[in-house]
Amino acid sequence: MAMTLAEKILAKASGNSEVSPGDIVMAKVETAMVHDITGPLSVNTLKKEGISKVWDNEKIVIPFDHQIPADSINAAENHILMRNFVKEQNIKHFYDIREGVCHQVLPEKGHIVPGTVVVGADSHTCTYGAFGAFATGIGSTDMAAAFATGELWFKVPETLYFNITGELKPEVMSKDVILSIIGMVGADGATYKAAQFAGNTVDNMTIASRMTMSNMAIEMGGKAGLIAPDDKTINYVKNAMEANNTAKPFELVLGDKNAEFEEKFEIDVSNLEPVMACPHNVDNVKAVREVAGTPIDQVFIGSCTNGRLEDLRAALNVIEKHGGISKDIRVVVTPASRSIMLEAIDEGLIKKFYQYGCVVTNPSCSACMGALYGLLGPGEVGIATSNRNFRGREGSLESDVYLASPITAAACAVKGEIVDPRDL
Ligand SMILES: CC(C)[C@H](C(=O)O)[C@@H](O)C(=O)O
Ligand code: SF4
Repeated sequence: MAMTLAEKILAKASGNSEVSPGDIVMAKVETAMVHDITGPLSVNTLKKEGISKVWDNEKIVIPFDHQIPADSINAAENHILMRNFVKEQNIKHFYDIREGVCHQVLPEKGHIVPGTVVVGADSHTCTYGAFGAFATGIGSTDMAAAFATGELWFKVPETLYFNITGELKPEVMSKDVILSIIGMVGADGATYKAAQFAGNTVDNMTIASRMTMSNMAIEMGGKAGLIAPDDKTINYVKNAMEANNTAKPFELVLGDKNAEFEEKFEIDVSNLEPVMACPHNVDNVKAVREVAGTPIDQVFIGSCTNGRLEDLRAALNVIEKHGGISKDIRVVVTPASRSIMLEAIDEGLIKKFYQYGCVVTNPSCSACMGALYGLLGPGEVGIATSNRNFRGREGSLESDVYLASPITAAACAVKGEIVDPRDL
């Protein structure tokens, strides 16, 4: 029987020659990630169950990213607990406060192996689907089971296939593509399903742009957001592995040509306009022009969705072209990782952001979830390049968050209100 990419990976990881949607399989985990917020519960669960040794100290990856440097005594305590666990279990891949957002750090450090199962105690673990891995977010207690055994059960999901074709307009980014898809299928349109993104638009995307797509699969309920690996994927993964001494052989897994999908969507993006997810739901997607003129207080450029080098370059380009940012608002810029920060410094981007009056922060989750800094107060409106905009996501329950691409966010920063980048 022909199988989809998700089915093939789960078949391989569970030692079955064939699996079908709805099957329950026990799959081997290649990489398991917890961070500073979700790690403590996994560790405490493991201890409560009396498990003294993890299944593999080289396959567990622990980055700190949500509350770094520690922003409260509670965060500091979590950090201490996790650092002790790392020492006790001799966890090989631990990234303390210096490295940045988990979903950027894991691929960069060569921990994502195409064709394997990756679990993370974080809902945006689906980001690694951009590398052809079956990657999914799980709860901290499930993670304790994975830590103990290296295996976890999965229900094989149906696949929704998005065939995306056409050339994007210059002001339109992969963020606009994924937001418009979420607007189309709804925030629960892919619940417990694997989304697969394909077509010449995706083929032509950089790895960074593909990561933005896969990152947001969970925002339509997706269990995974897969993109079949190609030469770009192989190059990225090999370079990352070599640079970080994490090299291991891997086999490429591709879906079968005649595999059956639950639904196939044909999406032509050649006329796609810049869009935004408006308060307070990620599927409340509108053309930017429909909400133009809305006053704003803050723009946040960063996160695991859009904090990569191409995002910073695109945003700065808009700001430079139009002579700077509005003096009436705040702009927070957060490179997603230390290595992106270093490249941005070398390229002169950071200096320019500062010269224009933006606040550049350390690589972290930053303002994304209203937990670290950059919170919005009551009545304030924020534009964010991140992935969630439910009530209170970025601070006060009485604040509004609009999600946009880095180009659109930068245009809004220039004007001090919502504006389509083409109308600046
Ligand atoms: C803190 C963590 C559990 C959470 C998640 O799982 O997604 C966070 O990263 C988020 O984006 O809301
Ligand atoms: S950047 Fe935001 S979405 Fe990504 S892991 Fe951090 S809090 Fe979650």
